This record gives sequence, C-alpha cells and structure tokens, in this order.
Amino acid sequence: MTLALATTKPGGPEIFASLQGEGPSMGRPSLFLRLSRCNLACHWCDTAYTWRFTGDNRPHRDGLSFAREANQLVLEETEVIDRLLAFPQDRLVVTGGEPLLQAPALARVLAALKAARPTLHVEIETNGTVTPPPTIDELIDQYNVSPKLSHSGNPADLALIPERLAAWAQSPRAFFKFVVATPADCEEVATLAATYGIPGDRLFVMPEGTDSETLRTREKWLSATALDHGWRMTDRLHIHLYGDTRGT
Ligand SMILES: C[S@@+](CC[C@H](N)C(=O)[O-])C[C@H]1O[C@@H](n2cnc3c(N)ncnc32)[C@H](O)[C@@H]1O
Ligand SMILES: Nc1nc2[nH]cc(C(=O)O)c2c(=O)[nH]1
Ligand code: SF4
Ligand SMILES: [Mg+2]
Repeated sequence: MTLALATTKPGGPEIFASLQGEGPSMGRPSLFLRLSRCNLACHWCDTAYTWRFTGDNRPHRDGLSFAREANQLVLEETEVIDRLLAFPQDRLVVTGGEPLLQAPALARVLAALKAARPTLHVEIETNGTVTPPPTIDELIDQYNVSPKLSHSGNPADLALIPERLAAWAQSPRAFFKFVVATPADCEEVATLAATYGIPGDRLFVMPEGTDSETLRTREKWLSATALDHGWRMTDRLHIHLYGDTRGT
C-alpha cells in the first residue's frame, strides 16, 4: 500500500526537519511530510508543484489535481514510516498539497508511527474542505486549518464548506490560519469568524507572500488589524530563514 509524496528538487521524497514556520507551533523543531495532490487551486499557492500540470491552473479531473510525474513520488507506506522514524523529532507536521485526500493511507502511517513513538505530536496542515475520517481523526493532535478566501481564486462553493467550517470552529484541536493579502481579505475573515463563531484565540491571520519584504510590508498593517479584532497573527518564519525553497 502506498502514499503519494511531493519531491524535493533533486527528486527525493519531501520529508525534512525544520522549525515549524507558521501558526500556533511556530518555532518548534518539527519533522515535515509533504504529500502530493490537491482539491483546490490557489492562485498564489507556494507548493503548486504538488498538484499543477504545466500551464494548467484550474482544478480538474472532478476537482482533484495531480502533480506532474516528476514532482510526485509514490512510496510504500512502510518506507515512509521507516524514513520518518529515522528522524529524532517528536513533532510531525503533515502537509501538501491537501494531505487529507490520502486519509486512509495516512491513517495507517500515523498509527504505525504513534505505536513506535507514543509521544509523537501530529499536526495536519489542511485547507479545511475535507472531513477527516474517524480512523485518522483519533491520531491527529492539532489541525492547522487554512480556509481559502476569494483572493485565492477558488470558487467559494469548493473552498468554503459550511458544515466543515462549523465543525472546525467547535473543535479545540483546530486552529484557523487565514492567508490575507489586503485589508479587504480581513473583512472576509471577520465575516467568517462571526458566522461560525471562531474564537480569536484559535484564529490566526498570516500575510500572503513568499519573500521577506512582502511579508514584512503586509505585517505592518495586518498587526494593527489583528489587534483591533482580537485575532492572532503569524509570520512565516521559514521564508525569512530559508526563502521559498523546497524541503525547508
Ligand atoms: C501549501 S498549504 C498545504 C496545506 C493545505 N493544502 C492548505 O492550504 O492549508 C500550507 C500552508 O501554506 C499556505 N500558503 C500557501 N501559499 C502561500 C502564500 N503564497 N503565502 C502565504 N501562505 C501560503 C496555505 O494557506 C497553508 O496554510
Ligand atoms: N518550516 C516550514 N514550516 C511550515 N509550516 C507549514 C508549512 C507548509 O508548507 O505547510 C511549512 C513549510 O513548508 N516549512
Ligand atoms: S489548498 Fe493548499 S496546497 Fe492546495 S492550492 Fe491552496 S495552498 Fe496550495
Ligand atoms: Mg509552505
């Protein structure tokens, strides 16, 4: 049984150790597993190589995009488990693409990892559109949920699933992380927060950007907006440290 992973530039599986760069665990030493494929197609996605065919910027094949072969590596689950257990970190961040699209295989991998290392803390980076099946939900300690606003270019009926947003808002394990580029994006965040009752303590705003200058410029006004609304703000530490580089 297999799992489809993203690849680093030399073509290896995208499994790496780094500081968690975003959200509530920012700065924590972590192990990253990046899976391939997505069900959305954000204009500004910094990992479009996990899902985009050359020249194609739309969801397709019934809403599920696949990476070009060169950017995807299909590994046996046992190999993924072995590679992850070779690292010492006690915190795993699973991301993508959209990692919950491979929930059954991922659940088997996480179950084996937690059996071998019971103290492992598992975070999932998700766009929030997919309901985690119970088999995987019981293995996930923290969800970093990043619902996509209109500037992402996704149709709202694909990106914002009301039942899902309501469920994440109720879950103490779910932290929202909204990517914003303009003050108008923050108006959308405020509307979603009010509609679904998202507590400020579990709501992060994060500047859109893949270079330090853009992030810093946007954080100037975004920090004031966060303060006004009682939201949290997160930087993108990995961009400052390593740039927009695969496997960091
Ligand atoms: C690449 S996504 C993978 C996980 C999942 N598909 C999602 O969107 O949450 C990981 C995180 O990066 C964020 N992200 C992607 N491109 C970005 C950009 N250009 N600027 C800021 N954040 C970005 C996403 O919103 C998400 O929080
Ligand atoms: N260091 C680091 N932190 C991250 N937090 C979320 C990431 C992601 O791409 O999902 C990410 C990433 O790619 N690198
Ligand atoms: S949902 Fe996540 S992986 Fe998919 S296109 Fe958007 S940012 Fe990229
Ligand atoms: Mg990233």
